[in-house]
Amino acid sequence: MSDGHDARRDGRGRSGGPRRERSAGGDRRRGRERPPAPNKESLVGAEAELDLTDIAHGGRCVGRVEGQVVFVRHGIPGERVRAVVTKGREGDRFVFADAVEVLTPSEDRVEPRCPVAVPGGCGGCDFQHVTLPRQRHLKAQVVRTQLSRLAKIDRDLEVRPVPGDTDGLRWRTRVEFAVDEAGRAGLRPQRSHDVIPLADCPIATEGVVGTGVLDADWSGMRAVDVVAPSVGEPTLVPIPVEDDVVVEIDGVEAGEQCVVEHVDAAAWQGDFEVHARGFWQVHPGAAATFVDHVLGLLRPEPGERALDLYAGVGLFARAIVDAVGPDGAVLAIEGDERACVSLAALTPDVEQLEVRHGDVARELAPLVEGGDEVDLVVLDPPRTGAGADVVQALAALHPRAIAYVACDPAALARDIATAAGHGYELADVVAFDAFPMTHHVETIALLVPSA
Ligand SMILES: C[S@@+](CC[C@H](N)C(=O)[O-])C[C@H]1O[C@@H](n2cnc3c(N)ncnc32)[C@H](O)[C@@H]1O
Repeated sequence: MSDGHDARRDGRGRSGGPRRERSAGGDRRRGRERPPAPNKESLVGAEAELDLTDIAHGGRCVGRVEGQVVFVRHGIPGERVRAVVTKGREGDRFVFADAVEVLTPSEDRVEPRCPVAVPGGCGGCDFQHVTLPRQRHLKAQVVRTQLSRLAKIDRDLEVRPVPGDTDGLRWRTRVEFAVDEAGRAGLRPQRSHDVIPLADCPIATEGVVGTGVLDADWSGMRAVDVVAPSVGEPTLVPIPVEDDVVVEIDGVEAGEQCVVEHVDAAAWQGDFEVHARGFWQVHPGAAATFVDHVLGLLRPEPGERALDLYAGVGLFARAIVDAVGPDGAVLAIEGDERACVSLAALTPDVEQLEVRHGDVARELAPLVEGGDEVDLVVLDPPRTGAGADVVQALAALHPRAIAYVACDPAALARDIATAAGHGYELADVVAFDAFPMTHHVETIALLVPSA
């Protein structure tokens, strides 16, 4: 049995309480709903042995005990595990659990690389016990299942590595470390407020770890962000425990620093100024890969009109501006004012680019009311997805192509289903492993008017 598994047993021992037999679901009768049970007994700490049959949205494996669905962390489909319930009550349709002992290990199981000696490491790298090819296989399965369940689309798809990523380690250019009471930087285990001090974070780039952040004394801080951009020195952003304390780094108030990120895509090359706490892809190869993929899907033509929605500092807008040329027009809409200021400052002489600070749904409304039309759209919303109002508004603008960049496959599938109701269909979908060792996946879809 591996050290990781031993650690899991330790973890259970600390939090588990006395062993109880589960009876959840046992009194549920086929075809008859149980009346609501306000005093349902908590199952937290209960143990069961179960077979993991599938992978679900969020990276948990699916198993069943007496008809009750159990979403299990730290497993691999095909394994039999002993699991301890972490959330759920008797009679709930499903409960959540952690695998604490692997009874029949998958051949795709590997020793986790994270030095945090708790199940699954710090709580972020929830796939690190799985080989990299199987991680990608599981992510593809999740995207396929969400498309099938929520958008009624059955489609094969692959999860591609981000070019240059060979082992899924040393890729994360932005990390927020928590700080413990002794002022040491570390990370929190899942569902815990404890901070485990770290000597290394194996997914962080050399630039992040090389700042010495893990050796420094951060007394008085509750967290410290490290940003290791592609250009220049890494930046540290200490976050004080007390809100009214101001920390200065090299004469600049911490949190107000900016970094420069270079994009070396085939379609476009240049620099962006990004606020240290603003949005930028955390995998160093992701930005260029996504620009090339999105432009390859949209194939902008000179003179076309495009929207870049949830534009950030304009990763896609900037490349599309050059592709549509002086007779084209690009409108970038973004809710973070500082990102808008950065994009506007980057492009003072580019007349065909308009940067609008605001909420996407609100900014689209006048375009729809005015009967505007556009040719191309890039849609790159946060995890919650674009939502029905935005998708409906987009359809009313009649673009010939929408490239949807999604960090949540369920939100993507829901928005694709909405788009189908407004005359748009899925023409292409590919996913990228921009977050190795975690269950997260970036999916890029092309929507076009239905045939
Ligand atoms: C996933 S990031 C994409 C950024 C950019 N496309 C890129 O690739 O660098 C999502 C962006 O949406 C912005 N955002 C979130 N909700 C928004 C809203 N309702 N309206 C406008 N922008 C929003 C965030 O500030 C963030 O910059």
